[in-house]
Parts: sequence; structure tokens; C-alpha cells
Amino acid sequence: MILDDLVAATTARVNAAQQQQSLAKLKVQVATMPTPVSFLTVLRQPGLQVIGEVKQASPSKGQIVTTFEPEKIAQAYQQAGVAAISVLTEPSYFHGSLAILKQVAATVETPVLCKDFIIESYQIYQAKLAGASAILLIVAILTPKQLRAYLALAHQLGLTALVEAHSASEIKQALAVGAQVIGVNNRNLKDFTVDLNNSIQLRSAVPADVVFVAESGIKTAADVARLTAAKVDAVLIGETLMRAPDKAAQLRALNLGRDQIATN
Ligand SMILES: O=P(O)(O)OC[C@@H](O)[C@@H](O)c1c[nH]c2ccccc12
Repeated sequence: MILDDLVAATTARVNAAQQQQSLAKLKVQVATMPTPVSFLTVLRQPGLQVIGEVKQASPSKGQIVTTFEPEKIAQAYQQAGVAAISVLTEPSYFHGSLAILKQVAATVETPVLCKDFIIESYQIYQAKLAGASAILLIVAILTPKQLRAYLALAHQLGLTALVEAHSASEIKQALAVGAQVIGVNNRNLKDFTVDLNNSIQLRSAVPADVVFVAESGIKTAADVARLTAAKVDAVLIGETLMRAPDKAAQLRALNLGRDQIATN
């Protein structure tokens, strides 16, 4: 199963990184970092908020773009009015890196989400050091104890955690540990099937004071209209925006342009 492979690759990567730099040293560096712009606050703005994703490849699609210029993409997203930017940092399957996130975070004022398979607190310090405002915590790969501890660490470091769930029981686990932002993935990370109905059906399982993000497989204005009708707070869009040469035009085509967002 792909999720197991991703976790195994992540374990090896984190172990190697820790050989290079100890957690103790990382903590010293992180202590000098400023508090980032709040990811939570931007997602709580009125209207349907957009998180644009910087992702050059994925296990389900392979290489998505031929030329990959993360800073240009991030600037285009910011100019097009996205609330936040998600950056894939997983190297083996998504061809991402913390260096890409660092470049993006240094280029835009928009808060940046570190999109990775976090299984160790070390990675949360790495994300903060690279300039992230938020981290992804995937319920399916963490024990309840880890989820609680990593959420607390994120908050301690001034980061927001986007807690990703795929089912009603995973949403329950996210709420039980006090998640403030829950993302429901329309893509099943176990078999890659995509179903927009997943976030629509699970919308009512998340109370109004918790931010609800619909993730993955959003391609058309009709998709956006369905999610708007379901009253999701935000959408996370990767592939559709990555494939579009003109990011602002693509967002307008989805009714998510700068001037369209507040009316959704
Ligand atoms: O490219 P899409 O279908 O618009 O999906 C974006 C985002 O939701 C997806 O990249 C994603 C959602 N959850 C993840 C967890 C890990 C890696 C990637 C993801």
C-alpha cells in the first residue's frame, strides 16, 4: 500500500536528517524564528477560501509539470488572491523538498502549509525553520497519542495544524484532540480513488467553529459550486492549478478569482 511506502520512506529520510543535524541543534535554530502569519486566521475570513498547492509530481499522476518554478507559481497564486499556499516537501513520490518551501515562504507574504507525511516531531521543527505557518497531520498515519502531541507542539511553535481525515471516525479522532482545522481528503490515500462526495457527505461531522477544508480532485466551477453549497470553508487545489499556465485565469474559471471569493 502506497501510504505504508510513504511512511517507510519518511522514516528513513528523518533518520538521515537527524544524523546530519540533531534535534537539539534544530531546536536552537527554531527558537530565533519569528512567529509566522496565521494560517488559521486567513482561513477564517468570510467567503470560500482557496489554498493553492505547489506540487510538481504525485504518486497517482507522476510528473505533473515539465518546468517547475516554485517561486513564480507562488507569486502568481498570491497575486491571484489565494488565502494560503501548500507546498509539497515529500521528495520520493512528490519530488518536493524543504528547500522549495523555504524559497516559497521567503517570496510571498501568504501563509505556507508544509505538506508532508509527518511522523516525528523533528519534522515539525524542520517545517517551522523553513518558514511554514502550518503543518499537515494525517490521522491515518498517527496514533491518537502522536496526533495530540504533534498538535500541541505545532501550537507551541505558533503553527496551525491542518488535520487530515478521510472518514467519519478519523474526523472524530481529529476533534477529540482539539483540531482547529480539519481537511477532508477526497482522494483515498490507500487506493487513489477520488470522490468529491466524500467531503460533501462528511461536512456535517465537523462543527461550525472548526475550519473545514475540502481537499483534492477539484477541477471545475461545478465542483466548486457543489462544495460552496455544502458550506465548506476552504478548498485545497493542486493539479488543476499546477497544469494551468495562467493561475489567475484558472481561479476565475473556477469562480475563485480575487473578486469572486467573498461572494461564494
Ligand atoms: O492535486 P489535487 O487533486 O488538487 O490535490 C491537492 C491536495 O489535496 C493533495 O495534494 C493532497 C491532499 N492530502 C495530501 C496528503 C499528502 C500529499 C498530498 C495530499
